[in-house]
Amino acid sequence: MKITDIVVGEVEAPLITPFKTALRTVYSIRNVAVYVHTDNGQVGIGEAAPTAVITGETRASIKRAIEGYIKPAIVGMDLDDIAQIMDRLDKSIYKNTSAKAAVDMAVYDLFGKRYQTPLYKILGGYRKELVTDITISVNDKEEMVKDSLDAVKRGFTILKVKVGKDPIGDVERVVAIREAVGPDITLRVDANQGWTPKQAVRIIRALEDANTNIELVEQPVHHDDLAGMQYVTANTFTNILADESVFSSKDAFTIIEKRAADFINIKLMKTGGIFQAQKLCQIAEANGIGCMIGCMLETKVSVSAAAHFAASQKNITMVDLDGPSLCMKDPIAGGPLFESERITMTDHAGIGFSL
Ligand SMILES: C[C@H](N)C(=O)N[C@@H](CCC(=O)O)C(=O)O
Ligand SMILES: [Mg+2]
Repeated sequence: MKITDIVVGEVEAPLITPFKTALRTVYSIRNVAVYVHTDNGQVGIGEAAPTAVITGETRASIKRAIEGYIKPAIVGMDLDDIAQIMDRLDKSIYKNTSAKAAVDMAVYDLFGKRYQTPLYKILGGYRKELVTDITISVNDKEEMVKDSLDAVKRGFTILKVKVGKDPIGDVERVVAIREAVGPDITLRVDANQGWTPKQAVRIIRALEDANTNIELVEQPVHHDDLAGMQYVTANTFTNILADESVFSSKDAFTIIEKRAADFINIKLMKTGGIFQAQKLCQIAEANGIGCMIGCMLETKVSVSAAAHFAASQKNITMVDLDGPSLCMKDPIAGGPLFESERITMTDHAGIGFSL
C-alpha cells in the first residue's frame, strides 16, 4: 500500500471557557487537519496545533512545512516501511514538530487500518482505559475556585491548576482551591515557565507548609533554564515535571542526567509524533523516570492519537488529555470514548474514526 497524497485542511472547535495560561489566552481552537491518502483509497487523519509560544509554529508554517517539505519526502513510500517513513519525516525539515506529528499520526492511523487493529494494540496495548485531569485556567482566585468546583461536578478527580501569570497571588489561589475541593481531589500545578527559580522555591515551599498536598509542579521556570529547574527540584520536596524543557529524546536525556526534574511531560506536538514519543518514553523508563502524556489545545482528532500512544506504554503514569473536555463539541465522530475523566479505547481499527 503506497502513500499517494497528503492534503491539509482545518479543524475547528470553540472552547467552553477561554483557556488561560502564563503564556497565552485562547478562545477557540483552529488547528490544521492532515489527510494522508493511499493507492487503495484509504485515508489516515492527523491534526497539528499551532502553539507559537511553545513550538514556534503557526497555522501557515505548519501547512508550508507539510506541503513544501514533508509531502515530497514521503509520498510514494510503502506503508509497511513505517520506520523508514518516520526517518524521512524526521529528516524532511528541522523542528516543525507539530507538522510532523500530524503526518506521523495519520500514517499510524493508516497502518492500523491496514492491519484491522486498533492503534494502541499495534503500539503495545498495555491498557485500555486512561484517567485524564482537566485544566483550570489561571484567573482570579474566586473564578478558579468556581471552575474547580464545576470540574469536580463534571466528574473530574484530578485538576491541573494553571498559575505563573501573577506569582504574588499563586499560593492563595492553590490554597483556596484545595480548601474548596477537599482532600480527595488530586491537584497538579502548572506554572508554564512563569516563575523565577527563587520564586518557584518560595511558592512551592509555602504550598508544602500549607499542606496543599500537590501531586507535582509542572515547568516552574523558563524552558531553557535547566540550572533553574535543577535548583527547584533539589530545593523542594514536591515532584517537578518538565514540560516545555523537553521536546526530544536528547532533551530528556539532558534533564535526566542533570536531575533537573522528577517526571517528563510527553506531547506528540513536541516530539514530532508517536514514533519519536516511543523513544523518549523508553529512555525515561530505562532511567526510572515516569512520564505524563499531555496535549496542547487540540481537538479529539490528535488527542485520540495521543490516547492510543498512552494506552500502549507502561511508563505513561499520568494523563493530561483534556482537549476534548475543553471543547463545546467534537469536530469528528468515533475514536476512543471520552466520558468525563475516563478515556476508553475501542476495537475500531487505527485511531478509530470513520472517515
Ligand atoms: C491543554 C493541556 N491541559 C495543557 O495545559 N497543555 C499545555 C499548554 C498548551 C497550550 O498552551 O496550548 C501545558 O502547558 O501543559
Ligand atoms: Mg505544561
